Amino acid sequence: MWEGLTNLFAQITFIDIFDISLVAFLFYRLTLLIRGTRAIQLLKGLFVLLIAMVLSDRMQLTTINFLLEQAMTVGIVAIPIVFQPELRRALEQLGRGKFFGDGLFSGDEDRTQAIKELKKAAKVLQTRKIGALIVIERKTGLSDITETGIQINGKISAELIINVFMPLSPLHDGALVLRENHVKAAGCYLPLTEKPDLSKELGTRHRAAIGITENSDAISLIISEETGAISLAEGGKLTRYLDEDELESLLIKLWGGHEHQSKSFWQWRLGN
Ligand SMILES: Nc1ncnc2c1ncn2[C@@H]1O[C@H](COP(=O)(O)OP(=O)(O)OP(=O)(O)O)[C@@H](O)[C@H]1O
Repeated sequence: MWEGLTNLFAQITFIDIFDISLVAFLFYRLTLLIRGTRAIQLLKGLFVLLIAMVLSDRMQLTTINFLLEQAMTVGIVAIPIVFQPELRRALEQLGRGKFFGDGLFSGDEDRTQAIKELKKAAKVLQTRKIGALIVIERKTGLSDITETGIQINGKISAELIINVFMPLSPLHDGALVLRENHVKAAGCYLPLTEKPDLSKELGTRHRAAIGITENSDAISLIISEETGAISLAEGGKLTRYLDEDELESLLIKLWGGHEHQSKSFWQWRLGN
């Protein structure tokens, strides 16, 4: 047996290692795209079906095995339909060259600017006590969520955010979703948390904000209509009563960017 294994390893070439690493990386990026979306439930369902199929085959349960095989075929046909948002997103990212990662020169400055705009918007919304709910997408794709709202695809600016949440704006109800440094969609519907121990003061806006962070790695920012309080949710936990500077620091920590506009290493090296 040892001899067989040694022979097998001796046959592995650099190309094979490269091939396997590439496939592993592609799977990893695909997992990031579908993590936290409804598509993951379909995959789990297919996995359970597969196990049941193998077991029924081993136990020679012919009829149940036949039925499971038919169900599996339907499940496989359903894959491109259910995964349609993720597939579209993967192709979009491929087209923009972002599927393979953010790269060395990714927009750190853009992120810093986006955080400044969010801070400015939060301050104005707080002062005027205008309720707002903003979700920041990170690694988990939120296409399921953005498709429940109105697509915007605009650059992040305080003016745009404030405008969306103005009480008479047709988009003020629901959540605004940010993807990378863009306002992706407004008026989106989020899943509500089912936590029983939340404070009674927290209504559906805060419940929705927490809910999305339980279902994905997104961050959500809430401005209370009643009190003007700024809160931030991440991983199902809510941090309340933030001031604008605390909000900026937390966003930098969780989303990227930097506090002071200093030259990055690459700008310094390239001398601009
Ligand atoms: N599932 C949801 N997805 C997105 N937005 C939601 C959802 N549920 C409620 N909202 C938003 O929350 C608003 C209602 O907020 P509500 O007053 O119930 O919450 P709250 O947590 O008490 O917030 P506030 O302190 O601002 O009053 C709705 O008008 C809507 O804009």
